[in-house]
Amino acid sequence: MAGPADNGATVFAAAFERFAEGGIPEVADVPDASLDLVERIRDLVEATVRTDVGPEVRAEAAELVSRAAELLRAATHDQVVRFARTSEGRIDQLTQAGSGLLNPQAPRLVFRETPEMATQAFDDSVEPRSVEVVADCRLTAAHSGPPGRAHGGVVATLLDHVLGLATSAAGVPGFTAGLDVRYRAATPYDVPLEIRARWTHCEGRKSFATGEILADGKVTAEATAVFIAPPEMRSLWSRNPRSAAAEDTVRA
Ligand SMILES: CCCCCCCC(=O)SCCNC(=O)CCNC(=O)[C@H](O)C(C)(C)COP(=O)(O)OP(=O)(O)OC[C@H]1O[C@@H](n2cnc3c(N)ncnc32)[C@H](O)[C@@H]1OP(=O)(O)O
Repeated sequence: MAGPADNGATVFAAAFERFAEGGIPEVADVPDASLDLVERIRDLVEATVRTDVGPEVRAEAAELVSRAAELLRAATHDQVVRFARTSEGRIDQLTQAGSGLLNPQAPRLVFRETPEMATQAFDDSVEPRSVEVVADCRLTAAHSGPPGRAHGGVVATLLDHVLGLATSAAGVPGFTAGLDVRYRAATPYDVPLEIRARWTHCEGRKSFATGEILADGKVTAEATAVFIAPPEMRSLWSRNPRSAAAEDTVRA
């Protein structure tokens, strides 16, 4: 299993190998039952936050939830990393906390147009391309901070994720090294939010992006971020997804 020390490089290397061999399943093949489970757990979390039932009903619900956890633990993965291919050929990590389809803790973040994974990643002879990435999200009471507004950390998560995807779409992805969020107004929950981001430029290994969250057409938060890929990730990324086999898989 990959430890923190290897920067996830082992996991990515294995994923890229499987990607090139066409061995990564499609997002569309994720069973409905898996998606349904995630939605129900999200509903459960929201119901838990909103509930006003007494201790006896809570105790009964706790029993049921324990039983559900027991059922799910009957078979587990060694690594909580599940890669899948989107219809646009991008690799998605389904259990990540930013938008992971199989992670009920992730906000319901839906990309309007999921950008392709840039196959020219880290090819110094190819200019990164700035793509506007747009996502929709509706936070719930489970994401609240002060009364009536979303928690600042959740707002930062949305921005981190969408800005990160914008650098991937540009072909210069990395890990978040810095995220500067300006909270301009309350970000509400239970209403549609729009999150927009775009890669702006690179300085050496550093890849910069900006983005904002809008509610009812007004900016509630904006961010700038710097993403950095460690050298071993850069060489992995540029070697594997650009291989002819991987490009064929992307276009299939
Ligand atoms: C597709 C889905 C999108 C997902 C988006 C979500 C992304 C995430 O959540 S990533 C997870 C959270 N982030 C992390 O775990 C990152 C933890 N940090 C690290 O792994 C490392 O510090 C890492 C990889 C960022 C940089 O390490 P390393 O490669 O050793 O960089 P290092 O040699 O220290 O610095 C490289 C350059 O960047 C600069 N730099 C480093 N940190 C920063 C920073 N925070 N801000 C600005 N510049 C920085 C350095 O000054 C140096 O600049 P120069 O080359 O001009 O001297």
